[in-house]
Amino acid sequence: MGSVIDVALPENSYQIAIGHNTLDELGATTQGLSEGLSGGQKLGKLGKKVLLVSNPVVFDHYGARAIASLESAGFEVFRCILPDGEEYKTLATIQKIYDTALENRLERSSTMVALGGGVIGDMTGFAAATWLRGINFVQVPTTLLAMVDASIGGKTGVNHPQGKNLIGAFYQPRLVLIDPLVLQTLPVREFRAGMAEVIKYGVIWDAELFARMEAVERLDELGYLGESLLQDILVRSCQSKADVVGKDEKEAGLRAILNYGHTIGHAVESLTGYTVVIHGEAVGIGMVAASRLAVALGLWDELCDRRQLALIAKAGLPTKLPQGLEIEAILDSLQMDKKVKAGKVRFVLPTAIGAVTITDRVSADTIREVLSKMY
Ligand SMILES: NC(=O)c1ccc[n+]([C@@H]2O[C@H](COP(=O)([O-])OP(=O)(O)OC[C@H]3O[C@@H](n4cnc5c(N)ncnc54)[C@H](O)[C@@H]3O)[C@@H](O)[C@H]2O)c1
Ligand SMILES: O=C(O)C(=O)C[C@@H](O)[C@H](O)[C@H](O)COP(=O)(O)O
Ligand SMILES: [Zn+2]
Repeated sequence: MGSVIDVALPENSYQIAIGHNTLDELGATTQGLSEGLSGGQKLGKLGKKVLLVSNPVVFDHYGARAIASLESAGFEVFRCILPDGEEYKTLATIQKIYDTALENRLERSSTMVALGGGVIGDMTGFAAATWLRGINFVQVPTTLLAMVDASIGGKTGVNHPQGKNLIGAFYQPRLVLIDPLVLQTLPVREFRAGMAEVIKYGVIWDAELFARMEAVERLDELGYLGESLLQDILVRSCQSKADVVGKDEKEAGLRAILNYGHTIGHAVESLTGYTVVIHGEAVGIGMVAASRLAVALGLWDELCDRRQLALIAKAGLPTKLPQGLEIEAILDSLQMDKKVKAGKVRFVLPTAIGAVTITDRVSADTIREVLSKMY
């Protein structure tokens, strides 16, 4: 398995390299950024210092290999191990990265490497964007969700207690290095969460990927996928994200489609304290809600709604709202969504498998009606 996908941007283009054991090539590939062209620009020589940011779980599995690879390519490696969990995706945790950067005198030419899932990637990216006003940044995603989505496209940042990802910056990595073999240690719940974002691409952009997933019997464990479907899922999802981000890097318009399922999803995630429902699960629930809103508005039909629901359920994801979560609280929380424009909540709603539209014409009563049937 080996593929390279270009993320072509006006400035700061980069590549996503997917392949077995690429983790052991982290040092050489990062070093290669100094020598070769990156996005049509010569980066100049990368400094020797690398700050590897991870969490205890991922570091125990893969930290030694990442460090060995970086050191054998001549880098001097420092580490910053952050606590594990979405509840630590905060400014207070970012401070620990800054402290380690200061302690080890990271310079403008230094590099931060994120080794972990989307939580580590989003925080490391934000620290890299802001330390000395921006240093080099490499993504080594270790969850399915981070491989297909979070590591690509440059959305970095942290949560505010009142809302998801409210603090952040667009800051692109120089490289995304994906080693699918690390998925073998990923807990099954996290694998399923990643499948939610994969299904998202099928609905918003890639009808062929949707059909490919419909055609298999099981999608709820890595072991059922097989080499060829996993390869398709990784490559097609990364390509979809690269296509969309390449057309609209900073979400002036089109990129908002990547937020499909996230409007209700983010509300569910933040109202349950970022721990009860994990991001991918919340996106799955949010896609079910968005689909029902689309049916209510006559944008797509019941059959499409059932096909999407079947795929989400086949991936072992929840399709109902958590008991006890109040609809009025969800409605309030929607006001925090970053897509709100002139006070109006905008939804990404499906119109066909592979196509969506963005609309602010969803009334609070329609939302109430749809959500009331999701317990
Ligand atoms: N920037 C973006 O474009 C973007 C896109 C999607 C999601 N996100 C963000 O990503 C976050 C969710 O990321 P996530 O789903 O990767 O969760 P996560 O980063 O919390 O990782 C999930 C869990 O898996 C563990 N883990 C990671 N890799 C492992 C491995 N290979 N083996 C064993 N355990 C492993 C982690 O320690 C953690 O406990 C959310 O904060 C979400 O907002 C960002
Ligand atoms: O990359 C994007 O753009 C996305 O919307 C991808 C989402 O999967 C991701 O969860 C993102 O962080 C949500 O963005 P936000 O701007 O709503 O915080
Ligand atoms: Zn997401």
